[in-house]
Amino acid sequence: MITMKRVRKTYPNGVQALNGMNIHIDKGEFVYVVGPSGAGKTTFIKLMIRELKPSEGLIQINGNNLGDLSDKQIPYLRRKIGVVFQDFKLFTKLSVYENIAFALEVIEEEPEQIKTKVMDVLDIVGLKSKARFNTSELSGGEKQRIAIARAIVNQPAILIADEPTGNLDPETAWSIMGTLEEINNRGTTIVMATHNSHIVNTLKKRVIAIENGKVVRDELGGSYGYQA
Ligand SMILES: Nc1ncnc2c1ncn2[C@@H]1O[C@H](COP(=O)(O)OP(=O)(O)OP(=O)(O)O)[C@@H](O)[C@H]1O
Repeated sequence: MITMKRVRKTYPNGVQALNGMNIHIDKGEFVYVVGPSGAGKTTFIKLMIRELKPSEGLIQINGNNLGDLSDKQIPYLRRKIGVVFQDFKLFTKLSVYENIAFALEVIEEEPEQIKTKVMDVLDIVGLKSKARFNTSELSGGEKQRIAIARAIVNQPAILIADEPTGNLDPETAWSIMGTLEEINNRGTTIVMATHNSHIVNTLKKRVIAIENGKVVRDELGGSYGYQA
């Protein structure tokens, strides 16, 4: 499903963020990506969603080599991969409903399908009653649920989450984990970069640790392994 072979990424300023990454993640897995600040986690994520191109190496998503993708094909890749970020990245002037509908409008979904799909994902994240609210009227946890709903509305095979609980209090962070587990149980592969040692050590999953742009540990049911 996700394969990286000998991937290197050097930024224009000469920083080598990834330094020979090899990784394979299968369909349906839930994987934590951990590592010290500056280890290369966000760079790894940006390469998977083709926000960045590798300097060297092979990246395959669902058998497609990202290196062969033209810029025009990127929206099709983004249908297979949903992304959520620590800071939610919602459109603050739009309602909850409009934020999610937007992800369908850009791929020219049939208008009558949009309402059904938006309400279905709002149901999954437990926020159907807030469809007409403005995003500024939501709590942090609710904002993250809406960001997750938007990321999964195209039914992507993979959901990538970069520090999804980073801005949330512990209780809210746990409820977001419940939502992510439910999405994973429906068959979506989840890759989550995190600094949350408590979550990683309690809700055991495969743990991939990155240091200096390389995988240094890859364990099923692994622990966080760094000072919190
Ligand atoms: N746009 C950029 N230009 C130059 N260097 C960058 C850029 N983005 C990241 N870096 C550098 O690349 C390295 C990896 O950064 P990255 O953001 O991938 O780490 P990270 O593991 O996600 O860190 P954190 O846990 O602090 O978010 C760091 O040395 C960082 O300073």
